Amino acid sequence: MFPEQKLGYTYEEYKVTADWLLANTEHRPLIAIICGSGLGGLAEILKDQKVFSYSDIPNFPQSTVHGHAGRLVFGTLKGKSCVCMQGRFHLYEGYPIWKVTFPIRIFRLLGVETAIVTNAAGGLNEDYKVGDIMLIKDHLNMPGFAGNNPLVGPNDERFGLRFPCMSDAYDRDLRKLAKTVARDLGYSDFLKEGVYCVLGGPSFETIAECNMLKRLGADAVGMSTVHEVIVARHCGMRVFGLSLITNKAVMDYNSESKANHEEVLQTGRERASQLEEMISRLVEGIEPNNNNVC
Ligand SMILES: O=P(O)(O)O[C@@H]1C[C@H](O)[C@@H](CO)O1
Ligand code: HPA
Repeated sequence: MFPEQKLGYTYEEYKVTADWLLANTEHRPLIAIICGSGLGGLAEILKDQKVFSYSDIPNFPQSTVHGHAGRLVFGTLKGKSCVCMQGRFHLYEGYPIWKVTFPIRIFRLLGVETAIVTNAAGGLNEDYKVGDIMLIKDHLNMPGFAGNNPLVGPNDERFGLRFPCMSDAYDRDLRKLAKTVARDLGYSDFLKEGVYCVLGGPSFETIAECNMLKRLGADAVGMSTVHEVIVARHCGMRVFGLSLITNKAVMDYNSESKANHEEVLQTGRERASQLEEMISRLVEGIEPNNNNVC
């Protein structure tokens, strides 16, 4: 049915990596945090760190994008064992989608129950400002419409179902908790909730594309996250996602603005401390996942 072309890692290949990590650290994380572009500083808040370069971990892909350090950081946050990806993988780096999402299944095999995914994104919603934090309530998977979904290929039931549900991808209770945390921290003014749309990148969107995405119901546009979320939900993890609105998508032919990666990284630096505080408090409030299906 799926001749020749390699469509993913085998269960045994995932196990090699997971077993190597289990043998090389005493941390047993229940929470994984994936840092978006320019948001790698989030990893620095972990205590009692054990750090691995991606290049030292068997089978791990390498980070190639500025703002993605390529380190896996284990540690504790508010007393909870966590693992943090300082650098994620994107389709535009040339990786097949099953490499982009490889770390998620590794985290599952390590015992992770909750994935916190973060990204930098362009704001399509006219109410959004640069520096806003958008809780992701849903997504539009554009590469998925064209058949590029990380679950394509033979399904391994040890990870999850052939046809996983995605209507509840972004955990409602965690979003509620995040809103409470943001209110307590005085962040409500720049907290939003919306729909994230993933594109393949690496070129930023045209004006016509931005207008189309907005009409389709997207509030923010980026080049990541959704693939990871699909794999995390497939294997029964709870998911919390947030986008930092690092730039406003250009929607108007009279605009002189041009999207660029430097602005994306700069906005990340400017919001770093608030994001760190918010994630810390969120992690503090996360209860063990009782709905674990994997
Ligand atoms: O990894 P994320 O989605 O945060 O990175 C975004 C999308 C591109 O990789 C890059 C564009 O500036 O930032
Ligand atoms: N478009 C796509 N990806 C992005 C953007 C954007 O405007 N900003 C940060 N990542």
